[in-house]
Amino acid sequence: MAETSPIIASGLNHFFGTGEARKQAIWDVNLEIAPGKLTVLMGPSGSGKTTVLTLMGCLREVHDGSVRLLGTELNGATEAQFVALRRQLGFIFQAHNLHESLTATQNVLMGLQVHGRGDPGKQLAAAHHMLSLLGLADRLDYLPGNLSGGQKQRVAVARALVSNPKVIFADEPTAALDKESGRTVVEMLKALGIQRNTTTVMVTHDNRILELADRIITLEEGRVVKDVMQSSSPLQLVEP
Ligand SMILES: Nc1ncnc2c1ncn2[C@@H]1O[C@H](COP(=O)(O)OP(=O)(O)OP(=O)(O)O)[C@@H](O)[C@H]1O
Repeated sequence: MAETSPIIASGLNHFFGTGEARKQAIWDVNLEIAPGKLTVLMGPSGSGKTTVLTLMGCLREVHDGSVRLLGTELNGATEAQFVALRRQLGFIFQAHNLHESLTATQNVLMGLQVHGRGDPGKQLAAAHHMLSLLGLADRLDYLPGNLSGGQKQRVAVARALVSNPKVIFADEPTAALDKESGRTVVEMLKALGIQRNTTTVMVTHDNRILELADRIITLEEGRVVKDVMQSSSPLQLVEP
């Protein structure tokens, strides 16, 4: 049997504002996202990329149409269902949102502790392992203030990935990074798809990393106007 899609949006519409100010931002979006793949949402500013991402990622309520995320319908889901779902998700944003008073390791541990599971020794080992995979083995005890922009973003990525989420939602994760750091981050996401079947949906304007995407969906004025599958590019896999 074919593996179920982790995300299925059907007849998805979204409106902002009320009364005369009510404006439709998303129009009849129908998307089925494949497991273990890196899917990119592109399009001009204001085309609805972030709105679609946040609707799929339980960060915005679905009112009109359907999103099934990991088998749960989001339109009308209960708070308990959202809590259970969010435990299986990872988020990466353009602004890294690290705690400035915590070290790199402590920031990554936050990604595990919000899930409230695991023994402390194993959690510490997992945090160190994830930071090492992202090339930060010699920065474990640094405060964010002493890290470069690229290093901070990699700490944020480690924090999102350390809990081994099933789906990762990333909004412009490479926007503030130089080419090499941006590529490292996206290669890591792609490697996770191959190694752990993690599904990533990523909004980006960054043409430098598009070749790594398995699929590129283009939005314009709230509608899907282009949807292209790409054959896998060669990737230097990071050791798990
Ligand atoms: N909170 C909001 N209130 C009212 N309108 C909004 C809100 N958020 C987004 N919009 C509108 O919805 C449309 C889609 O916005 P969205 O942020 O999803 O686009 P985007 O493609 O992610 O843009 P960008 O690349 O600039 O981030 C735009 O017309 C925007 O002005």
